Amino acid sequence: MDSSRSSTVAGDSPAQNTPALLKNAEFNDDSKVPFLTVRTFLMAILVSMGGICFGYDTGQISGFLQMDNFRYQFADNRETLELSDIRTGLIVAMLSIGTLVGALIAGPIANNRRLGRKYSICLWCIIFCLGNVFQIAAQYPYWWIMMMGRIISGFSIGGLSVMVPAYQGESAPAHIRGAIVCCYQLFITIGILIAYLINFGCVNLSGTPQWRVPVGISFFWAFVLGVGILFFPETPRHEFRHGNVESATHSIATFYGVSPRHKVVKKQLEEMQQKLAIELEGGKPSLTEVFTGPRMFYRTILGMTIQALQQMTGANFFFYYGTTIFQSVGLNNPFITQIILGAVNVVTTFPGLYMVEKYGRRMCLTLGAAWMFMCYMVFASLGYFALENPQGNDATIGYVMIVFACLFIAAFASTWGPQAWAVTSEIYPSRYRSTCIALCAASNWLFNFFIGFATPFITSDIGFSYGYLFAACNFIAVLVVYFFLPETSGKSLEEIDTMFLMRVKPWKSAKWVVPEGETLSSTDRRASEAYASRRGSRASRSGSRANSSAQVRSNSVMEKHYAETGRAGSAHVN
Ligand SMILES: OC[C@H]1O[C@](O)(CO)[C@@H](O)[C@@H]1O
Repeated sequence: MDSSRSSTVAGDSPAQNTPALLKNAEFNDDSKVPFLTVRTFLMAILVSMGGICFGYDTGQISGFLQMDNFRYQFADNRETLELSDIRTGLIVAMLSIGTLVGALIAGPIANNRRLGRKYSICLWCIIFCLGNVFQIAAQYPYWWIMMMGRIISGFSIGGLSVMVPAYQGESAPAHIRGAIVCCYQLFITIGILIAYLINFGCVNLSGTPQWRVPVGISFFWAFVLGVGILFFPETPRHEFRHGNVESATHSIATFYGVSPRHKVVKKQLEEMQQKLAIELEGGKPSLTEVFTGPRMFYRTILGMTIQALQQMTGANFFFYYGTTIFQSVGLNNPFITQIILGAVNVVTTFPGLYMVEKYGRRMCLTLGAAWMFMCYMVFASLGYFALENPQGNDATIGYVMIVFACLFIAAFASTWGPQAWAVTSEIYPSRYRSTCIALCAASNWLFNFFIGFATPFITSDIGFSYGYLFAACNFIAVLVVYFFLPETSGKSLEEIDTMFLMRVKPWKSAKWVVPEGETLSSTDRRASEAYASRRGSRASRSGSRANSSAQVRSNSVMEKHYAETGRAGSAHVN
């Protein structure tokens, strides 16, 4: 189980331990830091199971609608197996509404001292299983129980879409953080593909098992994640913020694969301490601060925009409506179509895990969006000028369009698909991280819903020229990344925060390092004093603070915090 929690700390309270923990003499191990340990690899895989829950549930439903027994149970008319549009819509789309709500409440829940990131993941897994119970129990005439089940599963998928990147982003070693968070998307794509394959296998089953088998199988993902996470520590950032310095130390050491007295552990602890000291001076965080805090408006809007654009790239257009395109070249089996698209999606996500660290987020996201822009321009033009034109050579054009659809998916899967999740887990300070990731995930879900809902209406209206809309969004995505998103690869979460506070130009950010002779505290303090004086009312307060020594101030604030959390009975590591 979680060894860090059971370790003992010499001394009475974390307040007394903090300074000692950070003394030079104690961190004398400077052996080589492993690139990736088995434990961290397992964490990446296990926590990403949240992605399987997501992908599996979204992939499942389109297959269900083709299954006779599913239609028989939930049809408006049992003779003709007809499901009305409204009933279909409610069963399919309610998952997205659930996810939106789940994502929004996940942030505040994860900030709870006891639940934290780790136990809230368990909680969301339990809710996922509950949703499955409803889905399996539903039968004629209670179609709405199926809908309820999907809403409840949706809560959980939304909650996990916040907690997975939050847990991975806060725990992973800085040099492979991007790749680890990208595993989440990899598992979403694997989940979609598994769902397609299982549906394909179950469609010919007779009787009620037809759709209950796929739902039953999904208990397994949630069970593995919910139980498996108990064997991993809480994230270092969550522990540290709640005064559990010793647990934070062990958590960093575990994920870096080094001893708790390693220099890299010290660097992380120091950075967390410097950040926390400054944060605590600001008092208790309030919800509005995700927009009003230092550089927070910029960052919150940026993260939400990145996630909205991830959907507006138009990837789901192919996943939801790919079948229709493939039919134009005679591939009429929708299950096969989905399996082809799903497989391209999975396979091409792998290079993304490598590229995100090798070339950095900015390069991948800009080139990825440019590539998708090009694919959509070709795709929409062929569809609009050739396919919708009666003289067009449908078969050849159809094949070329499929090639471009696959090239598009390859670009999405290796760049925007996974990396949108990575960057939104990195650009926020600890104080607001889970709440901001929640807003970003909610933005993803909202646009996901919007595309799923609006696409059939718009395509029937303007046909393939709809593709130009996605092309335009991809063009906007290039500009947003180039002008607004700083490079986060290789930097600690604390350095990334400082980089934002210092208003480093995004296009110059790849080379940015903390200025020589400065620490994160000193740069942050300069930045926050500048911020305060811009905001007028706080100017005099920060002005007078500026006279005293930053270090003394930081220590006393920290000790007060640890004394308080200690008194609350929580900060002791026992
Ligand atoms: O990041 C999640 C998004 O990626 C996809 O799974 C495609 O790979 C979409 O269906 C989903 O909206």
